[in-house]
Amino acid sequence: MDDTLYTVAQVRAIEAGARAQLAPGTLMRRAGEAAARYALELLGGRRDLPVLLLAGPGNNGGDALEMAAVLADTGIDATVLFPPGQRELSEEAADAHARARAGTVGFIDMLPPDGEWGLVVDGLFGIGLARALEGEYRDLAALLADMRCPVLALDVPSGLDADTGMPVGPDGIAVRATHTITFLADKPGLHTADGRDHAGLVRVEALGIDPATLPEPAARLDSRAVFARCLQARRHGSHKGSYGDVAVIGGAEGMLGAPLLAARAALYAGAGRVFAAMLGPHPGVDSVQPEIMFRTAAELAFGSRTLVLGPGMGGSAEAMRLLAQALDSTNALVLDADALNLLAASPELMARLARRGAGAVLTPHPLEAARLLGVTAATIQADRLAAARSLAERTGAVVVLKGSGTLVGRPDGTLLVNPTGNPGLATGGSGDVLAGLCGALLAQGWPAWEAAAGAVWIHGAAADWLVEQGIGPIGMTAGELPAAVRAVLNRLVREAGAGRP
Ligand SMILES: NC(=O)C1=CN([C@@H]2O[C@H](COP(=O)(O)OP(=O)(O)OC[C@H]3O[C@@H](n4cnc5c(N)ncnc54)[C@H](OP(=O)(O)O)[C@@H]3O)[C@@H](O)[C@H]2O)[C@H](O)CC1
Ligand SMILES: [K+]
Repeated sequence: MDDTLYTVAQVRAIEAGARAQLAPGTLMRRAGEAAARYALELLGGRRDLPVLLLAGPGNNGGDALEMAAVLADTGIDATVLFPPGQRELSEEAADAHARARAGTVGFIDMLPPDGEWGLVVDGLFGIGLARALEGEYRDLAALLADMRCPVLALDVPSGLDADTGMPVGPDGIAVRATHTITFLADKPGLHTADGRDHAGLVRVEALGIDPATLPEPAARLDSRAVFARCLQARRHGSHKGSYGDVAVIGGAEGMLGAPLLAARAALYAGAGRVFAAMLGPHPGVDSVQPEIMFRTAAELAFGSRTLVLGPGMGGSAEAMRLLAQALDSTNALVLDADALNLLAASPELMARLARRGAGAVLTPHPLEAARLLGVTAATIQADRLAAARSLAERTGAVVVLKGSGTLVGRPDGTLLVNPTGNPGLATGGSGDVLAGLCGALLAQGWPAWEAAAGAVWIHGAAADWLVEQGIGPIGMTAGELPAAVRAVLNRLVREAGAGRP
């Protein structure tokens, strides 16, 4: 499965290289034919359903015109809405326009109010979008949101920034498509920030370009391939020590829930022993999960344990001391929540983190990332890939930038975009579960990169598994995730058939 993601600039270069090898208009014809094939799939092979295609002023519009001509040739009632006053079309788009006009394609210049369509195609703008949608284009984009039929976006949902996954602003809007067929290569903006909500199901159509000729991608989609080598079946000849210890450090006064969720997640994700090292008063036992061993944070010996710092840790002097002690250790670390806020407040601790070298994974949400980088959360969200890269480089750690289309970045600039998960994860405590899960994988010997990529992928897949069981996304609770994580992790190991005992 091709997991590569390319920026708009890279796609432009790929396109230029391809066009130089091909007769004019070849790529557009291939795009129109591929999109028409996909449309027929979405129509369930039916040819009696009318298709509406919105064509914009550029080559994205050209793709739509090409597609309309191909659909009409198969007997489909294709109607193109071609807003009047379009600027001069490119040569290839003009050719596509002529082909559409020569066939049975209908042309309208405004949307009939009560049109019933089998499919609507968004061919307004692609990677040439230069500013926020305005006027009639904005109105059309808004209208598509109310369509009861599938909406197929060509290349990029119009209005969306293909690099960042945010609507091109200020105050921009973007088409909400149910499906997107993206050309030449996949793009990060279709999978992160608001991208998933606008692109729907993404299909990549390479237009005949040889993947071997493509440059190094800007990012890749996270997948089990990234961490497959770590999926090891358990040997009979093993004991709890074989699977490492996790110590969750947190739980200041009145904040016990977060460390408990993290500790339970570590247990269900296979850590051999799990300790909950609390800063505040604690019950001494988790009656739901008596396997978790409670300690006061002060008495915890780090040993060689994987340390998960932050869940409910608060910002006390003791919390700061424990963080400093952990940074000075060579233990594998997961820093989450309050540990990240303490880090953001101390350049000295940031410097110790950058120096330490041993495996560390940071799991900020956008606001925590903003504090660490000294910017606003809006700045982070405006270009999540840049933020994840910058934070990984600055801290020398593996960084998980949470949110829709969670990113995993490492100091050398390598980036992953996670495709699993759903809005059920937008619930209190799901971040604590992710931190504990990541700690468990580190404790079982997964290197920081694979542990972060695996934790993020499994965390999302666990939420998807719960939805498949009819749980959520509305009302999904963080407490339901650990058992789902366990189910997904064991399925992955079985399917990998790795390292049979
Ligand atoms: N060329 C190929 O080999 C292939 C192209 N493909 C398709 O082409 C688009 C990219 O085409 P391009 O023309 O570069 O860009 P767009 O079609 O996205 O639109 C650009 C035109 O729209 C104008 N524009 C930009 N933003 C706005 C806006 N907010 N409101 C109004 N008009 C806007 C822009 O002109 P300006 O000078 O006004 O900026 C352009 O006229 C690509 O996405 C593919 O769909 C296929 O990949 C096949 C190969
Ligand atoms: K489009």
